[in-house]
Amino acid sequence: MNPVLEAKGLGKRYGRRRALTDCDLSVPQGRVVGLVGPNGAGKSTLLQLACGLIQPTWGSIDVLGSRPGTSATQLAKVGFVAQDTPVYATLSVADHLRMGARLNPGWDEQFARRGISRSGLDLDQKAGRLSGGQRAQLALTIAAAKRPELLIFDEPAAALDPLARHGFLETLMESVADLGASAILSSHALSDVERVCDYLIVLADSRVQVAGEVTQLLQSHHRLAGERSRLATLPHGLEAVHAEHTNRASSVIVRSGGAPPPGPWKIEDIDLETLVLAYMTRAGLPAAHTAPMTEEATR
Ligand SMILES: Nc1ncnc2c1ncn2[C@@H]1O[C@H](COP(=O)(O)OP(=O)(O)OP(=O)(O)O)[C@@H](O)[C@H]1O
Repeated sequence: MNPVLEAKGLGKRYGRRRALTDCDLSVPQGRVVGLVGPNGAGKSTLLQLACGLIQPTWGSIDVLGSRPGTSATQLAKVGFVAQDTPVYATLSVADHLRMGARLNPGWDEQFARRGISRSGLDLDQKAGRLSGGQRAQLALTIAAAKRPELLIFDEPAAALDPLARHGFLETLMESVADLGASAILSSHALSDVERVCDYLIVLADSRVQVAGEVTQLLQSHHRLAGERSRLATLPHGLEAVHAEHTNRASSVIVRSGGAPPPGPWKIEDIDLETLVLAYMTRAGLPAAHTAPMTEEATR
């Protein structure tokens, strides 16, 4: 089975600004992927490249086995909900469904009607009068009713209150399960990512910092806590992702092949938020702080 998204040496430049650099990814199908990273990391750029809305400056990207946006068949396989969940303000909810049916050969009217009634939307309501949460539900329903193999969301729940956000994510998961589709969503809300995603990509400073199955990432990352002098040099096979020190104590997030070896330190599991923050912080530090810990790095 083709990866849902495969990038090789992918890069994008806007004028002199690099938005994405040396991006290598191979995301398997059937995953709900959380794409996280600080403002300006390149998340929207990656998602727009995946939809074929923009073209790479360097390298290549394939989505479901072919170049994004290059044919009607390829376009029909991908549903995209952009950052501001755009809808047509003067058209009613029913008008949106009619337009969806006319524009998409694979349109599933029953699926669309089910989505609208599940979200409690009124077919006669003008989209311009919908709340942010209702607008997001409408945009999701339209993207999903074309029965794509991949749904892409750019910060879909960013403007929603916690209740609307909860409802939106529930609908998103139900839609993905109904369709048997894959999904990629960018988000700043790590709790949302933790709730719905089983695959993680951390982008920072225009580069992929880490990517993989969430369970595997959590199994291969730990916190070592102990005396600073004892943690100054790590055994072979442990990579320090991020370290914090007081005068005498150190706390180091490490990556390893499996469980870290026992030593003069306490070994703790970490959660998704700790993992993401460790990689985001590392990306923001000069090289001397990001290298595997050495005597020099901790001096
Ligand atoms: N059309 C554009 N023209 C020029 N620069 C752009 C354009 N789009 C994005 N950029 C720049 O590319 C970089 C990456 O932007 P991008 O929108 O992909 O980041 P992001 O991770 O989605 O950010 P946010 O979380 O704030 O939405 C930023 O420095 C941004 O200013």
